[in-house]
Amino acid sequence: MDFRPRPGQKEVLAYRGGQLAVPAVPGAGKTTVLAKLAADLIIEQLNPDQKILIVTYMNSAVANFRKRIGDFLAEQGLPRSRGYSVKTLHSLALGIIKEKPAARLINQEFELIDSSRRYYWIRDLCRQWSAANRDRLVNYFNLEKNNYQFDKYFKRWQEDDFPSYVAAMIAYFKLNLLQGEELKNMVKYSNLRSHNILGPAAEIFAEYEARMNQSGLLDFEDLVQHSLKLLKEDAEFASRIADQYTYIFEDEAQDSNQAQEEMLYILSGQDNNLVRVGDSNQAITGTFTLSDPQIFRSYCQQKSVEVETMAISSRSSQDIIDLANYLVDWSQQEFGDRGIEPLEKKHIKATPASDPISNPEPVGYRIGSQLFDDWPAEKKFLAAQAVRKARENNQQTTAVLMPTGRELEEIAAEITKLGGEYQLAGSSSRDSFLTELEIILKFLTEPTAENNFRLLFNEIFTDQTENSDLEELLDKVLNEKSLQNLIYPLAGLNSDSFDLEIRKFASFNYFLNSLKKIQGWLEAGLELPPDELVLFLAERVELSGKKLALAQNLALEFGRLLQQNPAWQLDQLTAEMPAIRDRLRQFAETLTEMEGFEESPDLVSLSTLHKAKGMEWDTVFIGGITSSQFQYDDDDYFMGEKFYLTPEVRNPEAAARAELDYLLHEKKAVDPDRKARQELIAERIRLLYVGITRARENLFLSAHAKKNGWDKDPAYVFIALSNFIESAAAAKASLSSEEAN
Ligand SMILES: Nc1ncnc2c1ncn2[C@@H]1O[C@H](COP(=O)(O)OP(=O)(O)OP(=O)(O)O)[C@@H](O)[C@H]1O
Repeated sequence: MDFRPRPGQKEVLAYRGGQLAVPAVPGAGKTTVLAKLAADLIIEQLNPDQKILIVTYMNSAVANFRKRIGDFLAEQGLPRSRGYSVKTLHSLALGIIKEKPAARLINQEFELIDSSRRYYWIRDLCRQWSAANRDRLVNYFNLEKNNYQFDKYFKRWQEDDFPSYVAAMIAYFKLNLLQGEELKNMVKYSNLRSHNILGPAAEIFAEYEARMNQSGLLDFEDLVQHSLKLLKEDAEFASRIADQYTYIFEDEAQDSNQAQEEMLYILSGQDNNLVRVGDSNQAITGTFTLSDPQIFRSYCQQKSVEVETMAISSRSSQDIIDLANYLVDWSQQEFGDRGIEPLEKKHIKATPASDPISNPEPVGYRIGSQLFDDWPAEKKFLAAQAVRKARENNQQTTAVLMPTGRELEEIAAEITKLGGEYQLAGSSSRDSFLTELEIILKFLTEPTAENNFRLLFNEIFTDQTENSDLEELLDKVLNEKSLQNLIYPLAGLNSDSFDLEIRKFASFNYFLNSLKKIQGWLEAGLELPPDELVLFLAERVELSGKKLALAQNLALEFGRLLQQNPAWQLDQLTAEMPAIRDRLRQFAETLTEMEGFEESPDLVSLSTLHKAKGMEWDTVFIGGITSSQFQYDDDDYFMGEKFYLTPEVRNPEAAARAELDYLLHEKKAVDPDRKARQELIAERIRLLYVGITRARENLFLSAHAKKNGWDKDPAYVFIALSNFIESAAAAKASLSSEEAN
């Protein structure tokens, strides 16, 4: 690629050492410039045994980086993968654990728990806890027992909201390096009020830890915690690891969390060669992960850190840039005196005239907005316009971005009704395929674990027929028969092996057939070496095309590992799956790139605003900009708050974090709900900013007046943007009529 650095980019590329912060705007070329800098440093500065470490947030970015650095190196006639490693925090942590000889022992025994199984366990523990502590759970409840909706909401609290709250807190505890038993006792003997909300989470956390220890499992937070501990406890080890990397780069630094930052500091060692690139105005993962945009903002303000801003972007038309910049100014004005700063004062600039690539210059004013009477009218309009746009010009790409997945599904249905086609951004079959194979492999490593067996039926054999009673059947069978007898029956397997009562189930035949398939896998598992087993399974689950290519690649990876570790069995190989997954993803991305799947102009891309990050389209529709999604003041509905809980714990996570803060640091909470609300307001503005900055030429914003009880208004920010659009359009129209005269 012909890459001519722009002002801002040049200064970054001149970097040769020390601590650097690169705040950037959307489309400024963060990935491109980091990749170029890495290639330059590899060529000019590094010995063959030195390396750059690039840490990024998402798996998909790993592939992207490799490709770009590889391209830059190849242009200079160098091997594509020399001198750098690209890792996510988790693969980095895993690598560190493996480097520690004494910890290698853990490595052979531990297995990573995947997120769905983790949640399944936590829910299970919550269920047990609430069975024994129903009164405590009721205590948080704000509805009277005789309220006709009591049962409905209590069930929701017990079954869904309480477990999600506990799951989020467990991750939070771990990143704060807390231990279950210790925390539980701290809460117990503290002077927190008796109905504190921290207690239940701490108690369940202790149980969860015990259960994980018992089964030798680690979760992702453990991985991070563990590796940090290894680095901190052993300075010699830490410097040995740090010595492997001459430079450390961090991409998407606005999404960093405390643990990641700490790790980067340790790894950048004495040389302290650290480059962090990010855009705090695009920090949109805070409310459901532990990342904190303040971390990058503070880094930029440190004295020892040089700051180079990249503010030029060639992505969008000047009109779209103006709208994005207006949102920055508006939010500064609107929220400044409320102590909120959703967007930092940082304007996007178009490329200067001297740049070979200019911003798109479509004819006329190409931004519109509309308020609809209700959601059905809005979704019909969005679907029809998006389909029309996609058909109108085959070279241009079109996307509809919505705040929630549910709204997207409804738009997808409308598009289908119109005979249009769509593709869902960010979701792809290749991920689900990996999970399928992983689930089967996991089952084969430990076939007598009931969880593994159940997972097969939850994920792979799901009887989709209308009167499926498979779940009930499974419960009954597992109650009456040992799993051992079920999967290895002495007398072979046929329907006579089951009682009449079980044979009467509607799903019985389906169940029996599935069981026969499972037995076939088990037999193959005994006979075949693991790499061949993968191919065998791929054939049995009838994979083709890209999925088959992925399976073949997995088999190759297994084969490679087996060559290095000839004594390894399937269980050791499946323990490597998380690391292999990363590599397979990259392979999948390459396949996708080769097929040019992402940019399919005659399809409408559908994405949530969150998943749209990092993407761009010629035409972007953003719908559903209502007050329940983009809050402004206390009259609005705030997700995360449960109206059926007492005011003190209405936002359980915020309340618990405040209680923990008090417990650990004796900090009296100012008003945790208010703080949580402010953070949410700010993050939702940034989400809209991310959406707007995805558009190259055409942008359409919409909202509706009524969907249900919650959605009473278009969002306040929608009104502000609409007013701006209206006057900008009028100004442009009068300018062009003047020119015509
Ligand atoms: N100096 C340059 N010359 C030509 N093209 C450039 C230059 N810098 C960046 N680009 C192009 O601009 C586009 C955006 O770059 P990139 O994806 O790296 O941006 P980004 O900052 O990561 O964007 P976002 O913040 O929206 O995720 C890419 O297509 C890239 O090739």
